[in-house]
Amino acid sequence: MRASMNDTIAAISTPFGEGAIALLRLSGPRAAGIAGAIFRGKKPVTELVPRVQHYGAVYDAKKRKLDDVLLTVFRGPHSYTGEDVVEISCHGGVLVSRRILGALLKSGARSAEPGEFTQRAYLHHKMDLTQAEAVMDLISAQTDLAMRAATEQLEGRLGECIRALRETIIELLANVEAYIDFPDEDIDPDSGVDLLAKMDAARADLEALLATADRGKVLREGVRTVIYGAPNVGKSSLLNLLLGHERAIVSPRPGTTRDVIEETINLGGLPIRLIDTAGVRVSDDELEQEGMKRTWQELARADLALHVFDASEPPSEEANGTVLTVLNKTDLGEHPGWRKIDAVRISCLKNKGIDALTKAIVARIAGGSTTHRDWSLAINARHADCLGRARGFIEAARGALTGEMSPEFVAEELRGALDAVGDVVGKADSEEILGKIFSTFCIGK
Ligand SMILES: Nc1nc2c(c(=O)[nH]1)N(C=O)[C@@H](CNc1ccc(C(=O)N[C@@H](CCC(=O)O)C(=O)O)cc1)CN2
Ligand SMILES: Nc1nc2c(ncn2[C@@H]2O[C@H](COP(=O)(O)OP(=O)(O)OP(=O)(O)O)[C@@H](O)[C@H]2O)c(=O)[nH]1
Ligand SMILES: [Mg+2]
Repeated sequence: MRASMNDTIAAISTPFGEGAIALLRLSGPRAAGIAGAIFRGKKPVTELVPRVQHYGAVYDAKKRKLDDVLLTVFRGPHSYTGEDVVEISCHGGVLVSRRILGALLKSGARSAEPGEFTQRAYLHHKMDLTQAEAVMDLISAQTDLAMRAATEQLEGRLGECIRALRETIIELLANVEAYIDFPDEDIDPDSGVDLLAKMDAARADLEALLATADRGKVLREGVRTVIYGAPNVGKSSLLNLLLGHERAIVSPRPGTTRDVIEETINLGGLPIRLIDTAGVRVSDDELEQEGMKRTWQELARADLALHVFDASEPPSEEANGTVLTVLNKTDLGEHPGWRKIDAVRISCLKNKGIDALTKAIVARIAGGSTTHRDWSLAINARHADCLGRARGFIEAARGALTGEMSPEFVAEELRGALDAVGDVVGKADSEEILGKIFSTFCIGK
């Protein structure tokens, strides 16, 4: 359970560590009073012009000066959270900001929980749930495409799609409910055809949104790309080459890599999580066996697998559909057995074929496009869950209608769909869901 909204919360909103400046935020009914207890400037905090920075100093309970600061007052509802907010920028430094936070807590503020500022913004209707989620997506975005998608969602683009969809369903519901008001009437065939067409349109909109879930996963979690194959074929060399620095140990001795090595790279805006693994072969060595066990575990969780082979050796295994076959060491000449095999041919030693390889990787990810337009709408797993439920209700409503059931049944299913769609933007509040969303945020956001 979240603590009361009447509390005034405080947190350091900038990352832990040394920096030029650090920012503290206070939000809640007593924000100005609490800040006033530790701040001395030209005027009392309660009399400061809002949204303008004011110079002054902050003091601890023993009247010892802590720092020179700039302080800004926001009066609710004209603030990020919609409540009274005070921001204090102090000298960046672990101790300075922590002491100021301590002074604020002593004066009556409570430490903010992760995401609590943004949760309050949501609860005060400054943003919907998709926008609150976008705040965190934006903070954790690793590539340009991910950042753009988060920005569009923060601007309310997904929220607008959801509201349009709700309108369609509300209209449908109104049409159906009109029949309920006249108990003797069944839905006449003409209206039935019309309702069916509207339901199919709603379902198509749902499908279109649901189809962006794969992209959402790619942008938010990256593509788990496992590099695997026999020992010594050049897996670690490939990781290093794609990464641009010598991250993994490379040696002519087979069985060099034991631990799983993971690094993220950016291919055309797509976050690719490259995972280098221990070479797979029959071995009595316990350490090597443990390494291989981890290789299999990684493969089981992979979104994409790059099976690397040595071009100078004869082909051993067949590549299957989820695997991209990479033929390395082409500088040593290609064994004739490879001639008819579809593979990306590279040489890590000569830095050849890498462009073709990165293109082949991108082509296998969520439709292969890297244009902003195709990636700007990308729902997350929670949205997909809500929309999937909504689709189920729409299908049930359709079934009730075509099965000539009474209008009440159709209406009941449509109300289910409406609620499920509404959950995406947060129509049906539940402590549990909010807790789950905001607990993944950083403190001070
Ligand atoms: N110093 C600081 N920088 C920040 C934030 C912040 O809270 N503080 N933000 C936090 O994430 C982001 C900016 N988001 C914000 C959103 C709304 C308002 C705000 O005061 N809104 C008022 C007034 C709007 C207006 O003047 O048009 C409002 O909505 O009524 C402030 C910051 C990024 N930078
Ligand atoms: N000729 C040639 N040698 C290469 C090429 N790529 C890698 N090598 C060499 O092959 C050897 C093995 O490379 P690694 O990258 O360590 O191979 P690995 O697949 O990671 O090996 P394990 O970790 O033991 O499974 C090293 O001596 C590399 O320099 C290439 O394109 N051409
Ligand atoms: Mg290796």
